[in-house]
Amino acid sequence: MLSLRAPPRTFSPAPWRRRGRHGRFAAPRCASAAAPAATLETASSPPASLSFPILVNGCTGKMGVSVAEAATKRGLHLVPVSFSSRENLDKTVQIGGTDIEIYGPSAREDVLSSVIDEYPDVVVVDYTAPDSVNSNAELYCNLGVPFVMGTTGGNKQLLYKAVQDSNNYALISPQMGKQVVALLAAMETIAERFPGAYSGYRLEVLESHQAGKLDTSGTAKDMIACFEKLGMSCDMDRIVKIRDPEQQLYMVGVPEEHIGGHAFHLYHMTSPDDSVSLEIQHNVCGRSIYAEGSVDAAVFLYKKVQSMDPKRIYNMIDVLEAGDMR
Ligand SMILES: NC(=O)C1=CN([C@@H]2O[C@H](COP(=O)(O)OP(=O)(O)OC[C@H]3O[C@@H](n4cnc5c(N)ncnc54)[C@H](O)[C@@H]3O)[C@@H](O)[C@H]2O)C=CC1
Ligand SMILES: O=C(O)C1=N[C@H](C(=O)O)C[C@H](O)C1
Repeated sequence: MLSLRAPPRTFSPAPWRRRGRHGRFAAPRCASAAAPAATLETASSPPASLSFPILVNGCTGKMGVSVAEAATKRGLHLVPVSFSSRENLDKTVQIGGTDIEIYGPSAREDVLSSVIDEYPDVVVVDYTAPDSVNSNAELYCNLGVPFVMGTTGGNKQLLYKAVQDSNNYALISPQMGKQVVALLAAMETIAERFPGAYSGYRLEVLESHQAGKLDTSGTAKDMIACFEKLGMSCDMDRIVKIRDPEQQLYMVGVPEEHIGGHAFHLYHMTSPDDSVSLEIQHNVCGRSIYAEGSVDAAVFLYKKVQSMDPKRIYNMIDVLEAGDMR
């Protein structure tokens, strides 16, 4: 993996480093702890007009908690069950007044079957870990429970195959933030309309996330697929992953209160003769944009299941296209 101490030849100095923390193009400011984006976003959200049971898998983790909280605030019925990769955890997590019981891997099939018996119209939202994506998806597909897969990583082909083969309903997206998804959709449109328009351009990609993030940004990978259609090449191994809090603070410009939860992305393109450069950034502080988007995704999928829509696999662009962009 590339480190910032040993940047690739085309990547010196790092675009974020070049600007410095307070430079003209420093990363845009995020809401401070005193005025968290989450408060603003959830406060303006109207309650859901419909309610249904939602099981959030991964309530021991940060996204799991955020989604469960957002679902409760929207008036959905939070199923008091979640799972863990560890046995004998014997743990209960309290979210919005609900005690969520956490079960280990050996109990998950029986427990999830009982949940489906009790709540036949339940939708699962998964925020676990990259190495659990495929086994969790197989479980949901075997039991025929519709799911939103927010967890990144895993084997994408196998994930889609599992859903296709089982004819289950699923919404899969490595990016649930609708405003970021809209940017991705725009990139896909540009790539389709102008294939090869940036042939020969060099692409440098940097992404910074909280230190606990295990995999490379799934969003960056989807953006890179668009850049490749436009004629640029970027080896996934050359994505610069920044996980060091010091670098995030002083080089990337992440506000200190968001070191533990942020997603900053920078794509820098340069023409073969260095005469042209272009840049795209999307910088998110906190997790509310994903939590709100995940609840929108669950509501969207629930409606598709209830209407027995023949299409089974969706993504967040489908949610935007359905007109749910706020
Ligand atoms: N699609 C999107 O918009 C977003 C996706 N993510 C992705 O969500 C995932 C989780 O992110 P965080 O909550 O920040 O991580 P985290 O590490 O805080 O939480 C993950 C939790 O899942 C648990 N876990 C692992 N394997 C499990 C299994 N098989 N069953 C049940 N629980 C299991 C872990 O013990 C941990 O508590 C990552 O893959 C991340 O990339 C994160 C933010 C937004
Ligand atoms: O792990 C995260 O935090 C995030 N993961 C997603 C990704 O890998 O693209 C979305 C966002 O970057 C936050």
